[in-house]
Formats: sequence, structure tokens, C-alpha cells
Amino acid sequence: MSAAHLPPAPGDYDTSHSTTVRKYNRTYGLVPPAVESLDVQASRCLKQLERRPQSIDKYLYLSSLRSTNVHLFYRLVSQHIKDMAPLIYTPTVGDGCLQWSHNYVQPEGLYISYSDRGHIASVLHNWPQVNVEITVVTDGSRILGLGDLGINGMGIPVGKLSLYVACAGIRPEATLPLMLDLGTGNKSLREDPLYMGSRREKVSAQEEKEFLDELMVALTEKWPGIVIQFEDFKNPFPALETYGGKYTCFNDDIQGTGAVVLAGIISAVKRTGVPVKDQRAVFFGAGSAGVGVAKQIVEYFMREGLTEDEARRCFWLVDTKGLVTNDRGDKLAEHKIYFSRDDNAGKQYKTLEEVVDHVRPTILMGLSTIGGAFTPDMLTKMGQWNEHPIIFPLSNPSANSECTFEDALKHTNYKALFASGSPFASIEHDGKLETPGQGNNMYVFPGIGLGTILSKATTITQSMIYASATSLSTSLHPSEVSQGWLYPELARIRDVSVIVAMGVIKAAQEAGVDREQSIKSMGNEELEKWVRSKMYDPTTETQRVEEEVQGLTDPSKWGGNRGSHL
Ligand SMILES: NC(=O)C1=CN([C@@H]2O[C@H](COP(=O)(O)OP(=O)(O)OC[C@H]3O[C@@H](n4cnc5c(N)ncnc54)[C@H](OP(=O)(O)O)[C@@H]3O)[C@@H](O)[C@H]2O)C=CC1
Ligand SMILES: CC(=O)C(=O)O
Ligand SMILES: [Mg+2]
Repeated sequence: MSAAHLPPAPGDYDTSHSTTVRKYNRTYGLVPPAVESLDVQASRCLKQLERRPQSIDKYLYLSSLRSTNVHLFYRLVSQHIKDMAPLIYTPTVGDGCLQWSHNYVQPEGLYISYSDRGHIASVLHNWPQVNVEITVVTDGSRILGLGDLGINGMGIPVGKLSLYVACAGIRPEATLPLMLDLGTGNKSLREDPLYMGSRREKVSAQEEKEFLDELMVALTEKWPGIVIQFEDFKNPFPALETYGGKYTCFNDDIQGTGAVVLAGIISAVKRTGVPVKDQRAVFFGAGSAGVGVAKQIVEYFMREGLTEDEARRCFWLVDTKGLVTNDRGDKLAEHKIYFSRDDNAGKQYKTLEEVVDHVRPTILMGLSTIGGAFTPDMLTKMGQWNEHPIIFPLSNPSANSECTFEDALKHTNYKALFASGSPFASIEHDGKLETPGQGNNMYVFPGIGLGTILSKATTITQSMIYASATSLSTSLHPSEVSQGWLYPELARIRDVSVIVAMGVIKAAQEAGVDREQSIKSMGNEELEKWVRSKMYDPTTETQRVEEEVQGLTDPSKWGGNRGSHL
């Protein structure tokens, strides 16, 4: 709701507002006269979506709705999250990014270019919102499994923050989608006349580091306590190392993905009945997500009784050169060294197929960006070797998934415990509906952000990330567990985010990084009520604004008729 002296804000054009509110907001006459129920508004939006057969057109319609009628957008998304998430997030956001500069209509976030260095603070001052609590920042250099998309990657911060609002009740105006325009290694983009970023080669790692140093200071000076989520950087390890213990920040691809996959693995490992010491995990992909996930699972295996060395040795990581080994002959990137094998007796395994045959894994994890990499032959063997093979093709968007749900089931005789990064449809088999899990960090990052904001944590500790995973793994209803699900029903995501946020808050308190004194002594029930009371709820927003305006326009409360403009 805008103050009386300000021009109307996007939320003010909501047709659910009463005449009184419209007059107060000065939108009276600017929107059609009918005062509409939330259901009528939603049914119009659903009809508009139905009329658009292509997902990308639905994505564009929803983007424009978010810009012009923000609360209606979030009502629609929250109430239909299962249908809307694939449109505003993966897989459709992948096309949204690929076509970003071609489809551009309206500003949806903040762009800061390399040429702005030295003046980053003044660019931040142009952001129209005063109280920003969270930002998702990317340089666009590894967008999903689609490679370097430069500033076209803006769809990712926009999409992730939309999920923060819809799934965890962060207020829309407290979110900042942030794109760092640091050049792109993508030549075809640089040559595209419609590309809207700087047409320069990507800056060097050192130049990017200096830029990020300035950005981190500027962000926290302008919005003290802001939560900073790093997303889809090609090599995000140095930034996490540098800023992790110093700022309230985390890396979603390393830590958020690690947590969400750990939650699924905890449930899956229990289902297999195979003790953790006998688990053998082949990871296709040894990048930020691969290594991040493997490290989280190492911590779980250690909590289950293995030594660190025993836990580490349960993992075989595969990259473009094959199995990561000490004697492969290339200089290993720093982040791969921890998992590098020394038990290969001088033999190098060049392909995933060779590694799978060599290891005979219980777990096959895909974080490689390579669609279809889990071949029918590999899946068949996984089914032969294991009573319940764990198969997680996690690369996004859908076309980059290492296998489909149908293939994983079909080739393992319907025994696979499955989760993918992007959604797949359920499949009917033998009169039973088989439902795939979605191992996507969207199940944890909203709760990590909410818990961090509410506890006013100064940093995001490893224990907070781990707590997000264990909280998620305990959030399944008994009916979901009995159906063999690894993740809870997406429609319950707001409740799940509350559970995750509470776990994060308690871990922050245990680590002593929290600053919110008023909740320190709260028990579970009281804390849950408090967390819920802090969440933005688009379905009660109309009523909240109504009451606020009533309060402002009621002369007995205010002492004047300031709200009436007619
Ligand atoms: N489900 C989820 O929630 C998430 C999914 N992801 C997905 O995971 C994927 C990877 O992300 P991320 O780890 O950040 O990306 P990175 O670029 O950091 O890592 C990709 C890894 O895959 C390897 N790789 C790429 N191509 C091949 C190939 N042809 N053969 C063998 N290995 C290959 C790379 O090898 P090399 O090191 O030699 O270059 C690298 O180790 C993306 O598709 C992303 O969408 C990411 C985060 C969350
Ligand atoms: C989901 C996500 O963060 C990714 O694919 O990069
Ligand atoms: Mg990501």
C-alpha cells in the first residue's frame, strides 16, 4: 500500500481492494469498478494461462502479473504451487533465461556492471525499496545446466526470490534480484544485437573478486543484516571461502543443494536397509553441486558412525576427464582434491560407464549438466545390483536431467528410489501411481533464508545448513513416508519452510550467531506461532491493507480525513 503522497505501487492496483482503499491509494477509477473476490481474480488468471499453450508464454504472462499486481501473483503461485513452480522456476525459467534479452519488457531486478566498480553503493541507492532483507546474486556464468548466459541469467534471481516469497513468506518488497554484468564468455550472446549486457569478455577471477569485495561491503552498509545468496556462479568456491564466515551469506548450489539432497538421501538410505558403510556413491559431475552434495553426505555418514576417511571413501566422482584420481596426470581443481581416489592401482577410468562397472554403486547421482547420461544399460545394472538403487539425476532444466523418471523405473524393474532436479510427471504402474521426488534446493533455501532473517543471524553456519536438511527429512507426513516418498508434497511447501526455518533458527541459537533476543527461550509451539506470524501471506493481504486504511481514515483513530481523495 502506498502512502497517500506517493504514486500507487504495483500492489495497489489489486481489484480485490474496496472503494475505500482505492480512494486512499488514488487508484479509484484507474481499475475497473468491480470489487472482486480472490477466487474470481484467480480464475481469470488461470483462464489466461490456459489460453497460452506454450510454457514460455505462461512464464511471460506471470512475470507481467508479478510486476503489475504483485499480491495477486503471489496468491496464485502460493495456492497453485505445484502447477506454478514449473512455470516460474525450473524447467521454464531455463527458457526464460535463454530468451531474456529477446523477451525483455520490464525491469525486474538490479543490474550492476563491471564499469560501475568504485560506485557500486550509488547503484544500490537506486533500488526503490527501503527495507531489503534478502538478495539472490549471480554473474550468470553457469545458469542451470545451460552454461554462461551473461545477464540473461537474471531469470534465476527473479525466480528464486519469487519462491522465497511464495514458499517462505518473505515480503516481496524485501527481496532484491541482483545481476552482476561482468561480461560473458558466450560469444553468440556478445554478437546478438538484442543482448542487453556488456559486450565484453568475462572479467578475470581476480577482477571478479575485487568487484565482489566492494559489493559485499556496499550491500551490508546499505541494508545491515541482509542475507546474500550466491547462485549459479561457474566457480563459487573462492567466494564462499572468503565471505562465508564474515557475512550473512550462503551458496545455494553448494550448500542448499547439499542440504536438499542430503534430506532425500537420509530417507532413501533408510529405505534400502543398506548400512552407510556399504553405500557406494558414483557422482557424475564434480562441480559446485557435486562436491557440495558429497560433502554434506560425508557429514551424515560420519554422524552414523564412520570415520571421516571411511565416509570420504564411499564416493567416486567423475568429471569430463573421467574418475577423479590422484594420478590422473592433470592438476586437479582445489575443490576436487578431497574426493580424489588413490585406490585405482594406476588404472584410469575415462567414462561414467567404466566407473559404474568398476564401483557397482548403490547410489548414482547426476550433477553433470549432461541430459541422458544415465543410459538404459547403466540403469539396468543398478537394478540388478541393488534391491533399491538410489538414482538421483539432478541436473536442470528437464532436458539436462541425466535420465527421466520413466527410464529410471522401467530399467530397474520399478525398484529405483528416484529424485530429479526438475519435475517429472507421476507414472501409473500395475494400478499404482508412482510419484517422483524433486530433489531441488527449492525445498530448503526459502526456509534457510527465513530462519536466518528471523533469528537475525550474523553468519550462516554449516550447522544451520545441516539443520535445514535434517528438518526437511523429518517434515514428511506418515502418509508420505508410507508411499515411499523422499520429499514432502510440494503443495505443503509453506509448512515445510516453517519446519526448515525453525531448525535453522535453533541451530543459529546453538552456534551463538543469532541476535533476536525475544525468541531465545521459546518452546517449539510458541516459536512456530511466532515464525508464522512473521510470514507474508498474500491471501490475507487484502484484509490487512483494508484494516490499515480503516485505521488511517477513521477520524477517531487519526484525527482527520487524510485518506479521502474524492
Ligand atoms: N537439483 C538441484 O537443486 C540443483 C541442480 N544443479 C544442477 O547441477 C548441474 C551442475 O551444476 P554445478 O555443479 O554448479 O556446475 P559445474 O559447472 O560446477 O559442474 C559441472 C560438473 O559436471 C562435469 N561435466 C560437465 N560435462 C561433462 C561431461 N560431458 N562428462 C563428464 N562430466 C561433465 C564438469 O566436469 P569438469 O569439472 O571437468 O568441468 C563438472 O565437474 C547443473 O545442471 C545444475 O542445474 C545445481 C544446483 C542445484
Ligand atoms: C536448482 C539450481 O540451483 C540449479 O540448477 O542451479
Ligand atoms: Mg543454482
